Amino acid sequence: MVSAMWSILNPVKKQIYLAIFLAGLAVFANLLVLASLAWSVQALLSHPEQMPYALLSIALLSTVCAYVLRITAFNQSHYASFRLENHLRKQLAEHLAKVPLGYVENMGSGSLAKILMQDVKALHIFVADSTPLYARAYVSPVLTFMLLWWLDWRLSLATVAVLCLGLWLVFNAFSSSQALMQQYNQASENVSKAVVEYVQAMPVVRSFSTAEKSFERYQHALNRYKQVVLHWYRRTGILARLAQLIVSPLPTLTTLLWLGVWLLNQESLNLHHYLMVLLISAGMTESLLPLSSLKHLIGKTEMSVKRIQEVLAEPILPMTTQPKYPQDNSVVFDQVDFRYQQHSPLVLQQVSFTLKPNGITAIVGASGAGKSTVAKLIPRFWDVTSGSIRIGGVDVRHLSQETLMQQVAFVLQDNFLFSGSIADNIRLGMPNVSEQEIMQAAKAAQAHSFIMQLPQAYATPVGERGAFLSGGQRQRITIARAILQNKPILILDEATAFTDPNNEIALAQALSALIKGKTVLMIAHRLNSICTADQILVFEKGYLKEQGQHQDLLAQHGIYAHLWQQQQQVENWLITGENHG
Ligand SMILES: Nc1ncnc2c1ncn2[C@@H]1O[C@H](COP(=O)(O)OP(=O)(O)OP(=O)(O)O)[C@@H](O)[C@H]1O
Repeated sequence: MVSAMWSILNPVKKQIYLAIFLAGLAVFANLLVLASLAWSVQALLSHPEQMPYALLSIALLSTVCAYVLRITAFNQSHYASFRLENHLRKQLAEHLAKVPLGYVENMGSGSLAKILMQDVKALHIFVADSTPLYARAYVSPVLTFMLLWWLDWRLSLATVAVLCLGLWLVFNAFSSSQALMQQYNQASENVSKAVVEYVQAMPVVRSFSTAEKSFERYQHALNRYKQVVLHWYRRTGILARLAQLIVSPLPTLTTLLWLGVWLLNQESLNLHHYLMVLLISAGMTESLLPLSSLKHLIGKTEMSVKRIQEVLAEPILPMTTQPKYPQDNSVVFDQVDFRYQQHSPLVLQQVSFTLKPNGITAIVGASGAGKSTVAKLIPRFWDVTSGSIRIGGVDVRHLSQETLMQQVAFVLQDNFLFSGSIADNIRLGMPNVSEQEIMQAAKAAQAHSFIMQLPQAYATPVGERGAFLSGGQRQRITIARAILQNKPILILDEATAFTDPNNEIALAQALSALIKGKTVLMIAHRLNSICTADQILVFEKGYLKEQGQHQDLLAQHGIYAHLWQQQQQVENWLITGENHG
């Protein structure tokens, strides 16, 4: 996993190495401060009448150097982390623009936003903070050991022995906590998910008075988090505290004091060297501390790296290098089979039909029959498993993405409005259209009059998901957008519920302005609204079972006739409140 982490850091690797190198030099300069101070003490002891100016100057100069090097290393690691953050966000955004739209839809905007923001931020923090730690954790012990060895090999070995004990404890404390660390990360992620769900679902949850249930899930996630953290502390607490004690200078100094005095008594140790060893070795064990911070930082970053790499590993939608252009706005499904995942069952089987240019086709069927899947295959949310879909005689896989997007417009039930003004939302993707054209489209979409009643008319800002507009108003704004875009093939998802008849009439008028002269595929939920369609496709369990106009299909007494009968009954119940069964 650590190698996966380094591979994601590749674009800023050189700068990271530079930061580590500079931080390493800073460690060296620090050591030089200690060494020159130790020499100064030695010089003073041998010649108390003479101030060791040269040595003190070296100490002072090294202090300044260490400071400057540390700051420069810090700057480099921070520049690298900002560059990496930008690079990764750009790379992720570019990749997401190339993967199938269905993948983006499946992942959900919340999860993707989290990866783009929080996970990339986690890497930023890792790069900014870990580079100086790497240098301190690895360079400092080695250099200190070399200096100590040069002064007195026996005392240096004693220091290393204490250091090894500390290391062993630190690694034990953390290796036993690897699994716990994963549990911890999972639990903390569940808490974030539960919080988001709790907040997002608040309007629904409250109105159905199930707030307590949703809160319970949040509470449950929090309890689990608490459990994991407590368990972790209990399991690793004693070891970690012991490790902390051992890597403090006290045990090293005690060992050296005892050993040094013994060696002095044996007259096999020079007092001056002994003083220098005492001064320098105190810092040796402390240099271990960054190791534990480093391990913790790596553990925290690994999950973010995994999520980022999963997104980047998603295969892109293959694009043709020799794009063709459609001859007309017909759509043909030719023996289409489709499954969502490689080994999942087929959700569409041997589906063949034609949407004639400028005709209206309705697609009906029970929930899960495959209606939305058919609609989403046209603009290549996914590619067919076998068979083909042709627009104007050309396989959609042979159209450039731009041409495909120019051909097909989607008007869905849940219409997303971007933050910006109403006018911005209507002109989306077409910066050059005039105010006049925007207004004309809004008029045709029956949106002009309610827009004019808003505080700043067309300049009124729209909330994050257009929260202050009603569902019907939002839908009419997206219809105005679609009218302005004037794409030849339209896919409409009929709204399932309307409470306001005025809105329904307005919407019907808006839709008829939109669909004029276009090839329309309408996912219909209420059969009453499609009696006049040129063609009705009836789906059942992924198969196209019936096909024709309303009257013909009724005459067949098949699935459509049955659905029709059922809906008539439901409407009767709604009106009379009785079941005529
Ligand atoms: N993104 C997806 N990943 C995996 N399976 C999916 C996905 N979307 C739909 N399915 C499955 O494909 C089948 C067809 O679903 P589809 O949404 O096309 O039906 P539908 O007729 O539009 O239903 P509804 O009227 O309820 O929207 C269902 O079994 C569904 O579970």
